[in-house]
Amino acid sequence: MKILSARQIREADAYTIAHEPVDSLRLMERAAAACAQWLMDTYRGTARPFYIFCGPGNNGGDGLVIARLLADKGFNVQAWLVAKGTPSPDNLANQARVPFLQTIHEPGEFPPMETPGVIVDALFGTGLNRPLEGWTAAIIHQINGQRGRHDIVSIDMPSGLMADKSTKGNPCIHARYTLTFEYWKLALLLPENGEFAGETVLVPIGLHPAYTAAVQTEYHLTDMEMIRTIYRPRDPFAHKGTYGHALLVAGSYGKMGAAVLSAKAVMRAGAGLLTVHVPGCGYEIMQTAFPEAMCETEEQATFSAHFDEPFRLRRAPEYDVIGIGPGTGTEPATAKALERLLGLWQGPMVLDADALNILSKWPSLLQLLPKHCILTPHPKEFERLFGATGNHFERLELLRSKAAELEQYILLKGRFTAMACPDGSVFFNPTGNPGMATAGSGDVLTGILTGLLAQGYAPKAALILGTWLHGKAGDLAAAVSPEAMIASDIIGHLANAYAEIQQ
Ligand SMILES: NC(=O)C1=CN([C@@H]2O[C@H](COP(=O)(O)OP(=O)(O)OC[C@H]3O[C@@H](n4cnc5c(N)ncnc54)[C@H](OP(=O)(O)O)[C@@H]3O)[C@@H](O)[C@H]2O)[C@@H](O)CC1
Ligand SMILES: Nc1ncnc2c1ncn2[C@@H]1O[C@H](COP(=O)(O)OP(=O)(O)O)[C@@H](O)[C@H]1O
Ligand SMILES: [K+]
Repeated sequence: MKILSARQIREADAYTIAHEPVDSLRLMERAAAACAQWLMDTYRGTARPFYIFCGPGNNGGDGLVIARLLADKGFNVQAWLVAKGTPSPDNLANQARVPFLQTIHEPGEFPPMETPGVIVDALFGTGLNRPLEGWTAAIIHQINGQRGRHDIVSIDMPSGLMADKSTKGNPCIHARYTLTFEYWKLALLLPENGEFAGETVLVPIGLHPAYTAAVQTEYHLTDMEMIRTIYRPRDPFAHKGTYGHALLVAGSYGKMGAAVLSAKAVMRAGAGLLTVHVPGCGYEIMQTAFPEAMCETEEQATFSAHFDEPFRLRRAPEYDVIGIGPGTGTEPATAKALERLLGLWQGPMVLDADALNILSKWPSLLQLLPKHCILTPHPKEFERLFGATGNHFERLELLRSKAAELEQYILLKGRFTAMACPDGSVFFNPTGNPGMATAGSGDVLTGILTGLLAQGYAPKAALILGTWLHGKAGDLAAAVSPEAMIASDIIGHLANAYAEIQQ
């Protein structure tokens, strides 16, 4: 699914009006009707009143139509025009159709709203072109002050948030839900900005499909159509060699759990064979915890500088992919071992956790990586690798430019994990939940990605499918309780995540 900029959304709007054809008032009616329906479905039976705040533009126009439609259905509705600026023509036309509309001329006129209800924020949408300040900012703060008592539902965007620019530190509505029209906006996907949206609900309003099909964008959100295109069912005549042999380099004294979690995920993702390379202290742990994996070992508790010997890489290029990093530690000997490995291996690779921390400590190693590896930093690891940025839009730009410059796939973990490709495109992953903010979740992701590469998926396909599967399995695991779920539960639900693709 494409993610459009505010300018492209205006173009989609204009294209729809010209080519459907439909007049702008009718398009507003359609968008507002979809929101009114969602509000009725969500709050029906609660007897909560609706308090609707409308701005001067078309976002305010949507609010006016929502007010009229809810009142027509017998709901208890109050609506205010927050009167600043010249109203848009469609806004003006709809003001006339809301006889109960009141006007707020100054912050002192902010209404009491005593009965707990639903505040609908239709102040500003994608037309916001500068930070809110003064009088308008005061209204935003007053509405946010009501968060405990009322649910706040923003229309299209939380007012104050710009679709494709950072609004860090600016006044902004903090919504419980945001009903956004037709497309995801970049700001809704970046933590620093998106947190103001609460839960985002995508509301289709029937913008013209020909515009969407033709428009060029670097940003995409993974959807089921994409996943089904990538996914390859197993061949009935397959044998275990068909699905590749993965090598996982993981674990150290006290961190063998990371190795076990990753190893299980490699196999659950579908790899044919797995060899895990662990330090001597981890041999029995790995063989006992996960008999499906073969195990190679060294004597030392951490990886030695001679680790090409037990790898037997020079003798037999038998592996299809190497996953490295979970729990390995960052000792100089381990770094040296990674350096030697990079001298021997130029195939598919996933680098995570301590492998990334080694690259941060010895940045010259970055240049030795084979092209088109997958690097999977969490935000702190990303900052250690590439430096700090002023806001999350800048961080996204840095992510994109590093993926292009280094010719690597870089996956920045988070609520909407961002996957930057060497060609400049970025894919955001929608699956996953806060239950996955638990130790070991990332190790599982490393295993899944390694397992998919082993089966012959190209790095971009493995990235998109693997991250989606990881989040989907996490969602299934969190269904009972996000608090009680642990990383092993993600592995336990991978089968069900795969099953969702096949439905
Ligand atoms: N996508 C679609 O197809 C459809 C979109 N629709 C809806 O249209 C919305 C976009 O509408 P829009 O373009 O009229 O802009 P909107 O967000 O109402 O704001 C513009 C007003 O705010 C003002 N203003 C701006 N910044 C300001 C500031 N900092 N402080 C104070 N004022 C500020 C600006 O005034 P000015 O800049 O001229 O001073 C102008 O008056 C979109 O989000 C969706 O809800 C649907 O109706 C139909 C289908
Ligand atoms: N709130 C959240 N929503 C969605 N996914 C999340 C959330 N919190 C964590 N995750 C996912 O869980 C994983 C955590 O990885 P990481 O921080 O490396 O964990 P660890 O180092 O403990 O293995 C990432 O894939 C991340 O995207
Ligand atoms: K809004």
